[in-house]
Amino acid sequence: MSITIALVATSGLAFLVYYICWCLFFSPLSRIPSPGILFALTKWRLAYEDYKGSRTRKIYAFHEEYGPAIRVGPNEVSFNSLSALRTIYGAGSGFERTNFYHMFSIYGRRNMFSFNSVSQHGERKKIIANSYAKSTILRGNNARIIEEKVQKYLELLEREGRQNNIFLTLHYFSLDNITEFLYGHFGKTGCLDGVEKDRDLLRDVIAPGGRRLSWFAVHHPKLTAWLYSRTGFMGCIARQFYPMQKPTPYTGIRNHAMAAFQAFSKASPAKRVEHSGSSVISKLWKHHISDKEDGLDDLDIASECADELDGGTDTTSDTLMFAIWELSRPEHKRFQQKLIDEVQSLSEDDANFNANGIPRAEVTDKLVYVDAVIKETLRLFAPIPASEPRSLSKPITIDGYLIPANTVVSMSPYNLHRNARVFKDPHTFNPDRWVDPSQDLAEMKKLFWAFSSGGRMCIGMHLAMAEMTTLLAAIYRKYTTEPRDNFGLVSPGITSRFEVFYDEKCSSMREHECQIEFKPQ
Ligand code: HEM
Repeated sequence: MSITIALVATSGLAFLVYYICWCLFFSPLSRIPSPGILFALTKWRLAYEDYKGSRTRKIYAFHEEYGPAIRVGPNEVSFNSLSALRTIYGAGSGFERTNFYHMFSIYGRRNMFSFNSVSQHGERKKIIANSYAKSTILRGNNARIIEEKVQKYLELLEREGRQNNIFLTLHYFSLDNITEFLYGHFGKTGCLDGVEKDRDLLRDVIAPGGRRLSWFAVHHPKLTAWLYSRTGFMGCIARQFYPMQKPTPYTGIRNHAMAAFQAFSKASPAKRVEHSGSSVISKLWKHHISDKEDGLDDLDIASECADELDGGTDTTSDTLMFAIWELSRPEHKRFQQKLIDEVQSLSEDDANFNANGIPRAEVTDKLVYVDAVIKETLRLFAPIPASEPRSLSKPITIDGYLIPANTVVSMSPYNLHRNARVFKDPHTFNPDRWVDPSQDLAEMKKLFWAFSSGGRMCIGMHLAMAEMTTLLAAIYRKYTTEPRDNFGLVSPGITSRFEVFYDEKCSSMREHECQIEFKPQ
């Protein structure tokens, strides 16, 4: 017995020594600078930063200290260079999303966001890409939807008060836009009209605890899924160990998405065309398994729409919130004035405004300073600022380092957007940099990565841009904005995965809140 124990202990020790030596000296990744031995030895060191919500800022600090390539796990490398960006995220690079993205699968089904493989993703993208093309967004029914929501936002300000928490009201705006865009009349929400049950959908999105759940979903996916799927007596026990009590974030939105899908699928073909002719769900439905042998089944379609609903809500509203907040701060009044001057310079004719006096989406798309404000906001406050992990099934050399097959490599907008060589005074909000001929605009654009790049670039970019340019133009034609309730000094904060992001130059932060006053001009 004691010989057996001794043998097991010796083999265990030998394996441990081998593993440590491999990680530290023999793995091809051992040549890459690592911020500490623990990062090279175990993935749990970085997971600990995730748990503390400090991953992205920590990796940024490491790149500042150790250079453009750092080993952040035994099998994981973070890059921060233009050459790496092209190799990993360039069109046709062959890199795939890692299993990290499985947490974005919905109703147990993969979707555009969570597919690993290039081919599966490509098949799905073919079906819906046209719905999100710039030309589709800026004209016809889609432009009408956006302009109508902008009008309703202005009406809400007058009806419910010009002093409000724009974190919430901008979520109403983005949710109403994306639900109608995806489902037409079958799932469109009426948050801006004051429909309480629709506003309630956002309640669990802003509930504290979501970050903890994300951490468990990424680092203990099986355990997390198992805990939440227990029922009855086991459910009572499992509840004691939930990372977050129900309803978990996006429960309301996912239930709404499923109800919208069901309403659409039960409707007659004529009603579907009448009530949601140009929507994304009707595009997907043309590929339903009842029409095509290898088509999509109900859950595939429901999952795809629900994921795009998630993707199109926080991102757009968080960006708009930071843009309005930055423009409202006393020290940024000059930027607000430049924006007002630009939108006021639009002549009041039908080419520029719709019948209700709202600037047309295709006109605001061309406003140079509005674009500069949005770019600068996305540079400092990208709503998805953290690492975007990828892997390749064969070895490759990146920035001179041999990267073995299946190594996780990643880059982040947060790091790229704070490159002091390209962005002068990188931590300062300065939209003028995007219109200043003395700046190297070409280099800035190369590093601007808020929407990612290549085959997995954000499909909703043109929709988001149209929503943001039209709303900003309409607001600043009518109002000036100022911070209230100390928001001149306090930064609003947003949640992204397991982290909170805010303006680190502010001495304090309030998550999911931004109090602004709109004053008629
Ligand atoms: C300011 C607004 C937005 C920003 C900054 C943004 C940013 C991003 C980023 C960085 C990615 C890649 C993430 C990764 O690989 O980890 C992405 C992907 C995606 N986004 Fe957006 N997004 C925005 C708005 C939207 C909207 C309005 C939609 C509506 C449908 C949307 C839907 C998606 C989808 C479906 C993907 C996956 C694309 C694919 O894998 O091919 N996004 N977005």
